[in-house]
Amino acid sequence: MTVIEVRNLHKRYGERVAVDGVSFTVERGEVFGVLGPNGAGKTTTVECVSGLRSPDSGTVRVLGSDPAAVGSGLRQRVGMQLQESHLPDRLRVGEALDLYASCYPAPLDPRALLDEWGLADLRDRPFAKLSGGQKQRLFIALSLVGGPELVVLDELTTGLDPHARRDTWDLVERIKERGVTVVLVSHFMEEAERLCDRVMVIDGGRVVALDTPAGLTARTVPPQRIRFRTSDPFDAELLSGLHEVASVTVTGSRVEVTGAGDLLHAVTSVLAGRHVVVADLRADRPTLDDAYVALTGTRTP
Ligand SMILES: Nc1ncnc2c1ncn2[C@@H]1O[C@H](COP(=O)(O)OP(=O)(O)OP(=O)(O)O)[C@@H](O)[C@H]1O
Repeated sequence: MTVIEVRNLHKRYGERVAVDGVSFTVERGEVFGVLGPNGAGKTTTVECVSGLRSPDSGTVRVLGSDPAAVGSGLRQRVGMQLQESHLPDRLRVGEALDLYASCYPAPLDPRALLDEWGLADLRDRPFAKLSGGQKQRLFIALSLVGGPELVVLDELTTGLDPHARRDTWDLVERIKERGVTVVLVSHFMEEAERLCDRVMVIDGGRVVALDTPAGLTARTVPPQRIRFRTSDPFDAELLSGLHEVASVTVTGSRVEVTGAGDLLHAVTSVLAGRHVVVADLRADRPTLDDAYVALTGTRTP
């Protein structure tokens, strides 16, 4: 079942075009990544999906309704964690969950959520005294308290240290296990590669790619690359006949092989069989980060 359907979305702020004809669909249970450089239009797109902004043109349907329409009932069915979310400094963790729960007709049990998201020990701690990772944990719990079918997480792990970021990824995986559809706006390719079923890359307000992380990597970036050195002159024909190999370049003692499939195994088997002694063997497998750089010309943090 399609949870989000966006067709030809346009949004400008004065003269500035933020979103310029974006279309995509998200299916139930997916973790859908929205990636792109600063100012690409990611937040504007998810704000239109969440009903926080109205598009200038195009159609947005979320769970079959127009999120910008008054009385769509989507507020109960969509959870949001906004970029740079904040709560009053003195509001305690338990109070925040109770407060949010009171806004929904059939909320989840705040106590159960505190336990489930590892917040029970922090129940009486004021918001200002939480670490970055604890705050994000709280925001995730708050986005789930209404029992949503869809959650939108905008730059959930920006500003977290690598350890807290990985903890937060586990939380997102647990949201997915509950069958909740997730839209994840991210700057981190490693995060998208690990969590997302599909990713959409936006640049300059337009979709430049939409695929699985593996599909995007496979069709966007150069094939795998293996590099090594040999002390004896190297005969490129030793490897060029292998069906995994696309090219062999010999420059002095340096050899570079590109290709696909199980390239490393194929190459090292031939080298071992021919008793070729190599040094400094390195294999570079393309990542989503490489694909992102190829698509947008920018590097991620
Ligand atoms: N309220 C606003 N008023 C004017 N311009 C805006 C407003 N919000 C966003 N913009 C502009 O619209 C463009 C898209 O912004 P948006 O926040 O959607 O991008 P983003 O991809 O989420 O960026 P970031 O990764 O930096 O959060 C940018 O050029 C931004 O400066």
